[in-house]
Amino acid sequence: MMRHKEYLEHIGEMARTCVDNGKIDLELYGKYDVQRGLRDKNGNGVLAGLTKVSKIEAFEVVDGQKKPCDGRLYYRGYSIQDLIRGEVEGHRYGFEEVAYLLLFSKLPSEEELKEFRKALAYCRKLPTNFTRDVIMKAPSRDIMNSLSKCILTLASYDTQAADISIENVLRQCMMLISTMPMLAVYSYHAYNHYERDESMYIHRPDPKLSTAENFLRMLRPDMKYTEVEAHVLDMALILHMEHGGGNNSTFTTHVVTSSGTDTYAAIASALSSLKGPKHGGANIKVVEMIQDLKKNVKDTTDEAQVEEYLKKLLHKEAFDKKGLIYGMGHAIYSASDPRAEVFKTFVKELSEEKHREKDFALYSMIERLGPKVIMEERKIYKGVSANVDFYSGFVYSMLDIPEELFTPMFAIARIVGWSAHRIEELINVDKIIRPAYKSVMDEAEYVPMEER
Ligand SMILES: CC(=O)SCCNC(=O)CCNC(=O)[C@H](O)C(C)(C)COP(=O)(O)OP(=O)(O)OC[C@H]1O[C@@H](n2cnc3c(N)ncnc32)[C@H](O)[C@@H]1OP(=O)(O)O
Ligand SMILES: O=C([O-])CC(=O)C(=O)O
Repeated sequence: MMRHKEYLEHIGEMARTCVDNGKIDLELYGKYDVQRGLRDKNGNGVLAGLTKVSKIEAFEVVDGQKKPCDGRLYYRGYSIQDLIRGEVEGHRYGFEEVAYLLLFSKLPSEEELKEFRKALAYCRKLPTNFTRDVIMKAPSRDIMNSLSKCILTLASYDTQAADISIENVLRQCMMLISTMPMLAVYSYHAYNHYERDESMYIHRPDPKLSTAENFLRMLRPDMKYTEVEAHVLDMALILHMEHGGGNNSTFTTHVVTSSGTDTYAAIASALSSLKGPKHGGANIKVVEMIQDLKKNVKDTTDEAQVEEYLKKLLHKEAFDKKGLIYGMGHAIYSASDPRAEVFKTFVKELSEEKHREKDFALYSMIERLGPKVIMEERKIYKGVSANVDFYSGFVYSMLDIPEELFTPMFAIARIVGWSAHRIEELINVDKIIRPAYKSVMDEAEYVPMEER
């Protein structure tokens, strides 16, 4: 029988064998014109599909030349700034209205929105004993994994789980959009109780309330929140709802949908993609990175010291040693990410209200220094700026949302985009996505065991 220490040594040795035998000469990617990461040499994504769900702009043509510009994002033709302004000026919660827009390609009338809200409230309930039998079992700090577990298990309660007619998929998507906040918050409470020994409370959602309000109501022991808090959260949800077909989790949705699989499997796959630290998981990484910076930089108001720390990040000498400054950079955006810009308009005010001005000053400094340092140290063809994940964790922390729920917050919003793209794929494509991989292996003659 192998001992544990021996087993670990064996795994270590086999891992080295994997790496040594698994390496592909980098030059071969160039030789066969393989677009690594499905991106060309200038970083532009390979064209993989068409979409009418949203549009992203990061460049404009000036005198026949493509030039980086401030980012623009449109949901079904409407700029996100206009959508946010509409909610703010109308003093209403916008998540449901924008979900309607993304799912049905038009802004709802008052009556249509009322019906849609009622439908969402109707399906905002979990199967009998689901909380006890599924959510409370094997809780984890990784709420994204708990969400996947819950969503895959919901399939066993659905007698039409595998039906991919648009009507059935829409029903499933609306149910998942509606219940995702409950799944996330209850999974957090289960973890908080069983793993951290804290008190547990399960508050039911109130059908009269918006998604943002219900989230805060279910999260907090006293179910209380201020209007400002709920509106800030609502705005954050709108900003995270959708980002084209090519982002990692939405492309995952397209790929998985194209195989004909069910909605539960498709959304669980998208969640698994989103949690990655280069994608939606970056929001928690930003907060952890700044905590690490505070521990290791003597004077966080001193630009030179902060810059030195940022360089250490890039040199893989600080924090998680991955060589990344989290919350910076984007596969598409160049001069700016419009969502980070929107965040910035209210984050200063919120930080004053919450007495977090010092933190805001540090975030602003990193936002200024980060792109400069990255540009100096990396080959960036288009410019680099703060992305949507840079301020979101800070905003959530000011709303007293626990860190474990930062990436799930993203999922609660992005599930709407995934749903719209799943439906778009089913309506329009009906062809399994199957790119090619050039084989560069050598063929080998079989060697009998006794001769190896
Ligand atoms: C919701 C979202 O998904 S938004 C993105 C959230 N992710 C993060 O904040 C993590 C940090 N950022 C990154 O890792 C990257 O900027 C990504 C993954 C978002 C985009 O990466 P790419 O598409 O490769 O960006 P781009 O083509 O501009 O990068 C050029 C080079 O700069 C590097 N770079 C880009 N951003 C960063 C960064 N924040 N820190 C360090 N290096 C960076 C890239 O790794 C790449 O290096 P390489 O050529 O050696 O591979
Ligand atoms: O588009 C991307 O690559 C990343 C993403 O999802 C976003 O920025 O919201």
